[in-house]
Amino acid sequence: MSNSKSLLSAVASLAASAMLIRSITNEFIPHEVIEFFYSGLHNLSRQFSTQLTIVIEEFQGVSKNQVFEAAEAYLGKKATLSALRVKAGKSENDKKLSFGVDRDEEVDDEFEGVRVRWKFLCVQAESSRNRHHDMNASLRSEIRYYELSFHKRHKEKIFNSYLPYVLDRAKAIKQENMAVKLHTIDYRSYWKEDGVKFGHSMTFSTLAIDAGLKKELVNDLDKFVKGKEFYKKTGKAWKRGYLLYGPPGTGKSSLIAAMACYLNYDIYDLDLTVVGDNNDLKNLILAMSNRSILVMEDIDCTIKLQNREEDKEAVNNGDNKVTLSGLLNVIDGLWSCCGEERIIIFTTNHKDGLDPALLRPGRMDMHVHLSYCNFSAFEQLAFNYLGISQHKLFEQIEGLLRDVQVTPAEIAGELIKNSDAAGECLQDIVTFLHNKKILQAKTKIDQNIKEDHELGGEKL
Ligand SMILES: Nc1ncnc2c1ncn2[C@@H]1O[C@H](COP(=O)(O)OP(=O)(O)OP(=O)(O)O)[C@@H](O)[C@H]1O
Repeated sequence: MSNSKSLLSAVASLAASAMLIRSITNEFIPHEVIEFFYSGLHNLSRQFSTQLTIVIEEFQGVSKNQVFEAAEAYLGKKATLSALRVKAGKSENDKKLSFGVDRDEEVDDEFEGVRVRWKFLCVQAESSRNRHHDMNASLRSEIRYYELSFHKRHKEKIFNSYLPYVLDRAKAIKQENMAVKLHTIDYRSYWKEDGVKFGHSMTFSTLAIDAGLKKELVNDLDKFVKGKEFYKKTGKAWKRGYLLYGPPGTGKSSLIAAMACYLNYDIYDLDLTVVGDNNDLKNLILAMSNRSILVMEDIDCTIKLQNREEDKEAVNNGDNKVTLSGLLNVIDGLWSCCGEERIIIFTTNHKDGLDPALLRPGRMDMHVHLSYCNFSAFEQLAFNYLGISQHKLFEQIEGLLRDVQVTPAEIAGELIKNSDAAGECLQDIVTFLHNKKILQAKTKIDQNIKEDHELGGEKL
């Protein structure tokens, strides 16, 4: 007790002496001398300080500072790990919650063994009124900025590697959180502004295609996305082309939706019949964003593409149409080098109807045949619609699927009719497949008879 009393009186007398010294100094020592003393002290402490701090303000003049925006996105998730107060929010175009650092909060990070500390700060705009270069500052009520501190000896690494890494990561984080959009063109051959939120819920887990093909496609996409260095090294444009072909209802559009959801890429749906000419086509390609999928559906029937000779004729005749060479330029000509991380998909029901120039090796990187429903695709559909992985009727259905040509769309149509009662539904599918088998056998016989007749007619 007496100890704490004497400690208190010591602190009190120390404080009183400090105040006395301060008032004596203020009164008797000239202001300039005090300033000189303080700045000397400041310089001395700077010389001994091992820390370097980078200040990253929200605005650079009138425009937003991209490093500030990147820090906001990059630190969001990290803030949930170490900060004591975290901001959370979600806009209509976000897929999930996003987080942010609250004011005066600190976030620690580590990069290649270097520890750094971020701090988010806000000051009233009045305090920076004398910053003439920032015209906008007076219009804003506060100046927001990050301070990034680290040991001086890591200066080079932070400037040359860490900050570029933060910019890259932030870009990826923003893109991951953005809902996929579908872009279509308007009557003037421009992409409609903003696009619409792509509501398709097809994913690779619900897509009913052969399991082996599915795996191959996912691996191919993974390799493409991670291929930045490979494309740079080989001097190739960072793009990939897929030709999806197969009968109607085998899942070409569904596969495109699954790819877009998997990669989180926007889809640009290009209807060539609406595009005025090659020049319009070129402008549309230039206006697409990176990390996107350009889709041209039913390429064989939306437009009649002239071959190279006819191209010239079309141009001479002033025909305002997209020509085959215009299209080939998008695939592997000069226009194809615009942008990066882009996928081009053509779909067709009749691969044979396509111009051989489009099919030449190397033109479309992967030709994907989507065919009739096999048992592995059926199992996926049964799981999607009925929530079951096995049933006593599966064996019978497997046998029937070997003999019957039926599309996944047809099976999906049957499954949806009675999805509450799995047993009844599967029984209906057996009947459906039986009937289809009989019908297909009858059609085949009729066809044979017809061909025999035609042959007989020719002989006569
Ligand atoms: N492989 C599949 N996996 C899951 N569902 C499928 C599949 N194929 C078709 N479907 C179902 O059938 C519907 C129509 O299929 P989709 O539009 O993908 O076929 P498509 O091959 O693109 O047809 P088209 O050639 O007529 O454009 C889909 O909305 C989906 O419900």
